[in-house]
Amino acid sequence: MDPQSRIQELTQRLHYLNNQYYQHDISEVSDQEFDAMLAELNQLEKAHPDLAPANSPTQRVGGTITKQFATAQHRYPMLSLGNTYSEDDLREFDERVQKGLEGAPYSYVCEQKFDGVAMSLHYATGELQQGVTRGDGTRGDVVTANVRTIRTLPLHLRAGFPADVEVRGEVFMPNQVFNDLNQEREQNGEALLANPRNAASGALKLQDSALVAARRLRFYAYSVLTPGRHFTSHSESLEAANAWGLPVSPTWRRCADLGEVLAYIHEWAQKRFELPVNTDGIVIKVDNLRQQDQLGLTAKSPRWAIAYKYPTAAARTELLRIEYNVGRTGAVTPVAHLTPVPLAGTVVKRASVHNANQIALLDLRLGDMVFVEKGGEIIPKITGVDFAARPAGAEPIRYPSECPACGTPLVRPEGEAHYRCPNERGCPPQLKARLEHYVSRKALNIDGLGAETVGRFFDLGLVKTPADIYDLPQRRAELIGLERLGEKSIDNLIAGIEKSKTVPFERVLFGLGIRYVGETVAQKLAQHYRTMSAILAASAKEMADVPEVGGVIADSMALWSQQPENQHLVQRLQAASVPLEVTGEPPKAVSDRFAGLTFVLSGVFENYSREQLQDLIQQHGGKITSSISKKLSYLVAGENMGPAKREKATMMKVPIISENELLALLPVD
Ligand SMILES: NC(=O)c1ccc[n+]([C@@H]2O[C@H](COP(=O)([O-])OP(=O)(O)OC[C@H]3O[C@@H](n4cnc5c(N)ncnc54)[C@H](O)[C@@H]3O)[C@@H](O)[C@H]2O)c1
Ligand SMILES: [Zn+2]
Repeated sequence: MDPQSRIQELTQRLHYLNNQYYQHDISEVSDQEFDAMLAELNQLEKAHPDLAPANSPTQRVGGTITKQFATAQHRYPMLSLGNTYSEDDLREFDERVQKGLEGAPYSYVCEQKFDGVAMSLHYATGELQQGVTRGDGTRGDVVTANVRTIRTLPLHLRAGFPADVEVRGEVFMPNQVFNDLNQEREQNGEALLANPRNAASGALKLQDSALVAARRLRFYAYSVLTPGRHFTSHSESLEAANAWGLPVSPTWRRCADLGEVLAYIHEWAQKRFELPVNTDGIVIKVDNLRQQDQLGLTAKSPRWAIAYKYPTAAARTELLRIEYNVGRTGAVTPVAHLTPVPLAGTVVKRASVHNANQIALLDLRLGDMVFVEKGGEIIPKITGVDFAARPAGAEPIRYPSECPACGTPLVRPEGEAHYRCPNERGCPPQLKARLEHYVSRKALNIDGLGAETVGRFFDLGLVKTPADIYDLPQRRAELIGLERLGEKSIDNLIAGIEKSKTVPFERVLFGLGIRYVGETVAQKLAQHYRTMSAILAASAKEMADVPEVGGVIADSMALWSQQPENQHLVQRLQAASVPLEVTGEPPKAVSDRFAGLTFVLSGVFENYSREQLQDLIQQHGGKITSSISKKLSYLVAGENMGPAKREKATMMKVPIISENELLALLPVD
């Protein structure tokens, strides 16, 4: 291919991948492949400067703003980092630095390259004022409310800080949180998040900061910017940030020369997997700030820093067998069992293959030598087969057509990746997982009755549904006879069952393990309907209009309500005095000004949060829904409302009003 066409091709492809990555949190290719294409384009452009397009991906920061938030201009541009996968390139970098500094002595700071989302925080007189994403490097999204939910982030700095300071760092989702979240999503039948970076980025884009808080994001500061000269070196500023109470990862180190930099890189190649956060390399920065200025910036990245990226950790091993696990909602997930192989600091024995499509796509066969990779995800995955090493006559893997646990024919609903076992009432792993979910921390959290014990009771035939748990106190004598359970632990368990009858209704609803009814949805449904009987009586159509609920969840909830055995379960829970309604007074009606009117709220509001406006409307007798239809009374538009919504409302002749116009409709008291 001639250079011109290749440049065009690469440019188009990289623009597209950038857009997927930054706008939609999707990586269609690995970072390594992306970086290789970018490096190729860079070289072609250097060889043919006349062919380089003005807005080439080699010349700009890849991100963009999202149009869902207000935006702000960065005081100092937020750039990308030059990156490399080779130590030779680091030597060249070091030579460039040496040349640029004209022989003056210099040293480096090495830091972990945290794999999250870059964030700029502005503190004025020590108070957190604003959080802005990197965006296109010049302007970013203002996500202050979301950033405030990060609990380790100080809202006020401790003494000694300059009056005006910008702190930069990485917002990330700890690996443990990511794993928990995905486990929960898997059980609820929701789509899994690809990796912690995408999860953090997606969380920051949420409009409801209560939902962001549930994602338990964290922050590490790695740079401090002040007008005027406050520090002489980068390392000094990291120490100061730490002293002001900002979280700074203690992993950074001063390195006197390239030799020490390389030693740091080698040292962390394995150790990095023990950190609570994903990293994808090491950032090397010239320590002295005056020298940083002297070296300066290119349009895209500073000349005084570079990122060394570790190659993706991969290993080759034998595929022994595939086990099919049945989850709480009946979803069947294949897990590959492998000949144990060391990979990135741990010994890998199992890998995920996601679903049946993936098995076919990879053309997996038993006995194959397969490649496993540990990338951004925590559980390694099979990425390919060494076809040359395939044993003769290896049989393709046949995905089971029947449930491995109960023999019921599996079904695959259209558009879903997983097969599922439809035998909700009788499939043992499903029943057991539902019990485990019911007693779990975020649901009933029954003291003395953990997942293990309830699983054992299930195996012994003592309990089958959550309602059976409440019969346990009457079977005290029988339980005391059980191995490993003394009189004391049984009495604890009975006390725990009694005590759990004080949890709020929403946790019981969540505990029932209804597909798609996660913590937040349970909360919204409970708030809206207030009693279990009202939820059982609600139609799918009606529930779909409850904010945050929507069609898929409403259908699933309604389907559950229709099953006689579920109605029976609710009756038994009721008889056992399990909380099935919201306690306390319903929010007091202030007026009936909005009686009979329906509202959709969209965008970001100036004076009130969306939740506050919703409460306000409800207090005056109005109803909130989520979909725009001809019957809608008002669309209340905030800043940055999506253009599609406006268009739809205009087409359906729904009046569009602002926050202030809404407030003006209220009676003056
Ligand atoms: N797979 C894909 O489809 C795809 C698409 C686009 C981009 N990418 C990846 O993203 C990279 C480009 O992203 P980028 O422009 O954000 O650059 P980058 O992620 O390579 O480097 C810059 C970023 O590093 C982060 N960082 C983490 N720790 C840091 C520290 N200690 N000090 C300073 N910064 C630190 C900051 O967020 C900063 O914005 C590409 O090189 C590629 O690997 C992948
Ligand atoms: Zn089954």
